[in-house]
Amino acid sequence: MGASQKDFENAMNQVKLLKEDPGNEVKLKLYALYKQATEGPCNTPKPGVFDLINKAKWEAWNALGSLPKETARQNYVDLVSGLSSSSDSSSQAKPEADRKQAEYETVVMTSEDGITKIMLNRPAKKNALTEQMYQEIMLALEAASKDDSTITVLTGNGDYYSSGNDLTNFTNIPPEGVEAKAKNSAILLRNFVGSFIDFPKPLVAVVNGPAVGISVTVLGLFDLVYATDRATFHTPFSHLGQTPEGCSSYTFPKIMGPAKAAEMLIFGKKLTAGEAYAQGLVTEVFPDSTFQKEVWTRLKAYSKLPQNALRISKQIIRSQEKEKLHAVNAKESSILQERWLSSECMNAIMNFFSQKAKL
Ligand SMILES: CCCCC/C=C/CC(=O)SCCNC(=O)CCNC(=O)[C@H](O)C(C)(C)COP(=O)(O)OP(=O)(O)OC[C@H]1O[C@@H](n2cnc3c(N)ncnc32)[C@H](O)[C@@H]1OP(=O)(O)O
Repeated sequence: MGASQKDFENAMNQVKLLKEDPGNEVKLKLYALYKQATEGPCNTPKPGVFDLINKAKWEAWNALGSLPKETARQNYVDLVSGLSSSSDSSSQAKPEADRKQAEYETVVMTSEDGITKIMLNRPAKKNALTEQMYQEIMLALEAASKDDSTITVLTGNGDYYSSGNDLTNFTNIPPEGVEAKAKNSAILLRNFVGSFIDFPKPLVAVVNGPAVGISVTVLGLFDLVYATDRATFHTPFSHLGQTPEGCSSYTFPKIMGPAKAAEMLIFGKKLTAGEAYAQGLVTEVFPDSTFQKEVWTRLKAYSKLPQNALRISKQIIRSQEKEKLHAVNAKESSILQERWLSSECMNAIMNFFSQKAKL
C-alpha cells in the first residue's frame, strides 16, 4: 500500500524539524515531489532565464514528467524518512543520555517502571505549545506507542500543566502569508489531535497545575485524568475569537452534558479541579502536597497489570467512535482555519501581547 495523505502530511511536518539543512539539491527534489503529489505534472510556463531560483524549481518539477501523484507522494515520504534517519544516525553515535536530550528540545521523554512520561518543558512560558512542541509531542507519542511501556503519561514541568497554544504562533506573519499560515496551522492541529485519537495504549494526563485551551480540550481523549487541587481548566475560545478544538465540541457535551459544556466552550467559564471532577472531565483530584507521590504510586501499580489486556480494553472502548472523532477533528480544524483569519481573533492575540487582556 502506498503512503497515505496522513503519512504525507507527517513527512511535510518532519521536514520543518530537520536539524540540518539538507542542501539545495534535496530541497529541489522535495519541492518537485510535493508539487507533483499535490498538483500532478508541471502545469506552469517555464520562468525566464534570469529568474534562476524559480527556473531551477520548475525544471525539477518538469523533470518528473507524468509520474503519478501517488508515486510522488510515496517518494516524498521515503525521501523525508531517509533524511530524518540520517540526521538521527548522527545522534545515535552519542551516549544514551545525550541522545534523549538531542531528540527533543521542548519536551522531556523518559521511560521507567513500564511508564513512558512525556513532560512539557517550557516552564518559563507556562508550557505554551509552540509549533515545534506540537511536532515533538506527536513524535513522542509515536515513539511511546511503539516502546515496551504499558502506560503513557503527559504532564507539565513547573507550576502550569500548559497555557495552551503559544500565541506567538500567530504573530509576525507577513500579510501575504496569513492564509497559508492558517492552512498549515489547521493541518498541524488536525494531525496533533489525530495522534491522541489514534493513540493505542492507556494514556494518562497528570495535570500538575492550571490548564488552558487545547491542553484542556484533548483531555476528553485521555483514559485517565489526575489533577492536583491547584489545577484549573479554562477554554477561553470566545475571548480569543476562536472556537473549540481537540474534539471537545463532541467529547465535552458527552462527558458533562450540553449545558455545562456550553458554559466552558462557549462562555469560557474556568473550572476548579473539584468542578472538573464533578463534571466528569477529571478522574480524581489529589491535594497538591501529595499529588506527585500518590499519582505515581497509583500508576506504577497499574503498569504491572497485563499489558495486552489494558491495551485491548482501551481499544475496544475507543474504537467505537474513532471515525466520528476524526470527522469532528477535521471539522473543528477547518472552522478554526477561517477563525484565525478573523479580526476578532487577530485583535485578541494583539491584546494579549500588549498586556491589555490577561485571561
Ligand atoms: C498550530 C496551531 C494550533 C492551534 C490550536 C489552538 C488552540 C487554542 C488554545 O489553546 S486557546 C488558549 C491560548 N492560551 C492563552 O490564551 C493563554 C495566554 N496566557 C495567559 O493568559 C497568561 O499567560 C496565563 C494566565 C496563562 C499565566 O499568567 P501569569 O501572569 O501567571 O504568567 P505570565 O502571563 O507572566 O506568563 C509567563 C510568560 O509566559 C508567556 N505565556 C504564557 N502563556 C502563553 C501563551 N499561551 N502564548 C504565548 N506566551 C505565553 C507570557 O507571555 C510570559 O512571557 P514573558 O515572561 O516573556 O512576558
